[in-house]
Amino acid sequence: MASSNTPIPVTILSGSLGAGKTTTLNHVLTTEQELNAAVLVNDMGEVNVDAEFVERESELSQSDEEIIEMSNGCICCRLRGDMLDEVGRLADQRDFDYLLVESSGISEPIPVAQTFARGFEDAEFDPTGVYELDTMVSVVDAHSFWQGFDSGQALTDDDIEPQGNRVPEEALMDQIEFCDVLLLNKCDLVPDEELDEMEAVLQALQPRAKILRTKHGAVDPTEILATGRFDFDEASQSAGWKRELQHGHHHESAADEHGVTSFIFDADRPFHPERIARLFADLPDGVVRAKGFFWSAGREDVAMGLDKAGQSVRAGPKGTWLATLPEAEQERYFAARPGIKEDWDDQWGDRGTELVFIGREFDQETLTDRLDDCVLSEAEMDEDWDAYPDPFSPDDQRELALADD
Ligand SMILES: Nc1nc2c(ncn2[C@@H]2O[C@H](COP(=O)(O)OP(=O)(O)OP(=O)(O)O)[C@@H](O)[C@H]2O)c(=O)[nH]1
Repeated sequence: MASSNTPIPVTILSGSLGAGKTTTLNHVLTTEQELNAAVLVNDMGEVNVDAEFVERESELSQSDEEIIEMSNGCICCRLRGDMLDEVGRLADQRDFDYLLVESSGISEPIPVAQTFARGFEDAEFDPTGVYELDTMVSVVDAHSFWQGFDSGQALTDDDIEPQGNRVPEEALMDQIEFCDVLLLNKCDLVPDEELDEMEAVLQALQPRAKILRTKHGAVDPTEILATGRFDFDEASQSAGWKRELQHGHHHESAADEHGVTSFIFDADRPFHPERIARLFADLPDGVVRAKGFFWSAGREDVAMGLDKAGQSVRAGPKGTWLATLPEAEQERYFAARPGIKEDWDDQWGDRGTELVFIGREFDQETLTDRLDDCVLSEAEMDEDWDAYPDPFSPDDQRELALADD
């Protein structure tokens, strides 16, 4: 039993629709080993645990089941309202050694993680001290892996509110990029060589995650409970594209032999807005992820951002060039990160392009050449950039490409 002053390790399980979250939870709930885990689910009806594992089924009326006790010590409870209040109540009422939360339907993994890691100001219950976020797990469906990056639901301009609605690819990317353990599930349905390739892509997207292949969610509970793998800052910085930007080079990995590519394109000169918009809308299908900043000629006031997750491509104003800040503020950035000053251009400051591309089976050289062609030529550097038609939105990142059905 957890003593009152040892925080209970929390595992957050996320994954896209039908990936196998419930199957995985059921597996943990009915594992042979004695396990004092509390499993918090959104929909009790989904957890079709076999009667033989349910200890006190008779005490539960069908309509009012809130907590089911399993014969191996696990309890399964339904999330009724606010997650924090619920886990607070649970900790008051029960003794358990691990908490496993299915995050679907509650919120996306990052806000859930934030809630556990840092508490929530307005909530009655403060989880810090009682709970400790321990492991972020994402269940990925191997069978529909590639479709996962191609929902065909990229948004049209008209659909976009400021900040935009998120498309499934973006949610999937969050789950992959912000996790400690990736369960590549439904491995029974996919040949090994293909699994190797998926693993290589996952590793490129999230180099820090431990990847496990599972069939019907059959994971050893010790791989996802009390692993000690979570670290908020590391998790926030560990996405493949962030690492690539920070370190600017390849990490030793199995990526290459499976046709997985990850590279940075950088340029000191701006892109021609129309040419680069056209290219962004027509990136090779194999590019699973692209992200970073770029300089679009005529938009010297703002750093443009590119964010491609699967078929969804957003581009537009995103950040601030240091060059547009008052000098005193610039100095503070220079002091914090001396590297900035080294790359400073006398005329243009930090304006420039740094984009990461991650994917498989696309030709890096061809893409690099195409990107180079979008950069202003020597002659164009002297033109009036404000005269160029600008296809990007004036004030936010917009969807650029639609999946061609
Ligand atoms: N062949 C195969 N089927 C699986 C596997 N894991 C889960 N399934 C099936 O896939 C379907 C979806 O599984 P769930 O566990 O309900 O998936 P989920 O992620 O909880 O789904 P939602 O809650 O709807 O998002 C079910 O019919 C499972 O039986 C697996 O490893 N192999």
